[in-house]
Amino acid sequence: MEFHEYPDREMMMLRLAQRISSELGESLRANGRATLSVPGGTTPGPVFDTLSGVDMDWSQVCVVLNDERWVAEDNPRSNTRLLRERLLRAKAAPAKLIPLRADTPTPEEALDGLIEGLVPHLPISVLLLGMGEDMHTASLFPGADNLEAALAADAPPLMAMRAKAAGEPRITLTAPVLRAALRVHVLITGAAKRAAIERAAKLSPREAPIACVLDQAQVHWAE
Ligand SMILES: O=C(O)[C@H](O)[C@@H](O)[C@H](O)[C@H](O)COP(=O)(O)O
Repeated sequence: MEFHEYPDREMMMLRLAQRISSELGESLRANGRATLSVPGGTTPGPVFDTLSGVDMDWSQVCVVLNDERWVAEDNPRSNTRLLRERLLRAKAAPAKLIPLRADTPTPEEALDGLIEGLVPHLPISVLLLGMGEDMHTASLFPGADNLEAALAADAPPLMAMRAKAAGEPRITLTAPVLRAALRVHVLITGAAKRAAIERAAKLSPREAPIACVLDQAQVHWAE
């Protein structure tokens, strides 16, 4: 991994948003389209705020979450809700959201339809990931029920995932889709996550799922 340390979080979020928008611009110029995948959770909001104010042809950009919690969109834990409130607004309002959620009781029932909607927009041009202190990324949690299948080279692009640490059932991009992304950034803050990612670099993806992308990742860290 390439490790970038920043003097503070504000500077990191700003620089990362600039970096992501310039990489999206490169994809738009080269292919006329771009796919951006982003995490939910508590860390990336400020990156979304800056990105949503950037001038580019957002109508040709597709946005897909790394993973979604199987809750309704009006639930505060909904990652889709976070995206709509912080990223898919202002200049970025014309971007197309590729849903990772449907109104079915379980993720399994919606999986085929969601995969069908996602596949035409792969590979991901720019992938931004978060990470938990337990070294999970997207919803690839250590010890999760489908972890091994989701790490396999022939995994479908999306899988349902259940894990104690996850709370509600999840749906997640799988390792082959993450690894096929053209550019990979990991955004983390605080001493515990720094220690965790350094530990992950020495472990297998089964023990530390973030390890599945670390060989190709730019890691962005601030205290
Ligand atoms: O829906 C999710 O939970 C995320 O996509 C997940 O993978 C997240 O990036 C990490 O859990 C870090 O979350 P925090 O930024 O809240 O620490």
